[in-house]
Amino acid sequence: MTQHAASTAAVDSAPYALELLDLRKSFGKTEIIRGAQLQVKAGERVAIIGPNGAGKSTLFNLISGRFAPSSGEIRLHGARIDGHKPYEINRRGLARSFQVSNLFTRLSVFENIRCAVLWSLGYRYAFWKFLAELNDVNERAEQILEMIKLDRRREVLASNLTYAEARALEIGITIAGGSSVILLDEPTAGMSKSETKRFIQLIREVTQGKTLLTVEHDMGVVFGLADKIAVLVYGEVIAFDTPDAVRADARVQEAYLGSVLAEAEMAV
Ligand SMILES: Nc1ncnc2c1ncn2[C@@H]1O[C@H](COP(=O)(O)OP(=O)(O)OP(=O)(O)O)[C@@H](O)[C@H]1O
Repeated sequence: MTQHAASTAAVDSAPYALELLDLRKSFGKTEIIRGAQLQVKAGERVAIIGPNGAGKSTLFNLISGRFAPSSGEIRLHGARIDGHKPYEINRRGLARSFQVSNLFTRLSVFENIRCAVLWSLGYRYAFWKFLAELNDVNERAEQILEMIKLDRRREVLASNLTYAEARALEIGITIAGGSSVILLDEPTAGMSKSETKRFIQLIREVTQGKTLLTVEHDMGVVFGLADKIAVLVYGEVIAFDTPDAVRADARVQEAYLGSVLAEAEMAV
């Protein structure tokens, strides 16, 4: 079997969209990710929660290729991606949310989405003069605008969007390439309660049928969005289960969730 055929077979038969197998990452002598294990099925929405400094961002940076692991494996649809470059991982179907600060602020909403679609097709910086002719690209961009509910704001410069609209645009850019696995880092951070509620619904809609991983501190978002919760404590996944099961897990209560839920209840 050729290498290509072997990797295609792995992809076709892969039971999981994303797997972390004994994943480790050290900075200097300090091990931050300490044998993390996680197996996410295609189409699952997973929230990664855990105390400050548990390694959630580091885990995202490993999965998206910003950091190379010290050891262990990361598999996307069965094929190893650990240590690959971010753009290679993106080409294989995993997209991580851009931060709002990475929007092209001097371009319109529509142009931002169009750039993301073009980039996903392999175009980089040129081709401006051909843009009007690229009907497929424009159609795809229009579809995404509708999905993120910014079609009426299509001509507005990204710099003039409200905060929540800018975050919706960020999600649109993330899904523009049609990736099947989406990573979102605190997608509702900084939003009001009502904006958050609407945004959870938007995320549910645009990630329908996709595999979603979010890092999240807001328990309302976690319980509103996630099919499963992964609890990361000191670089280890100590629980991975449905929200109800995680809430009832004594170890999770002790290590993390008890104090967070108590705080959330006090804040109400
Ligand atoms: N590039 C780096 N070099 C050295 N140490 C790092 C680096 N990145 C993260 N760390 C350390 O790794 C630990 C985990 O950080 P990380 O940001 O992944 O945690 P987190 O769970 O995302 O925390 P928070 O919820 O506060 O955002 C922290 O002690 C942090 O200082």
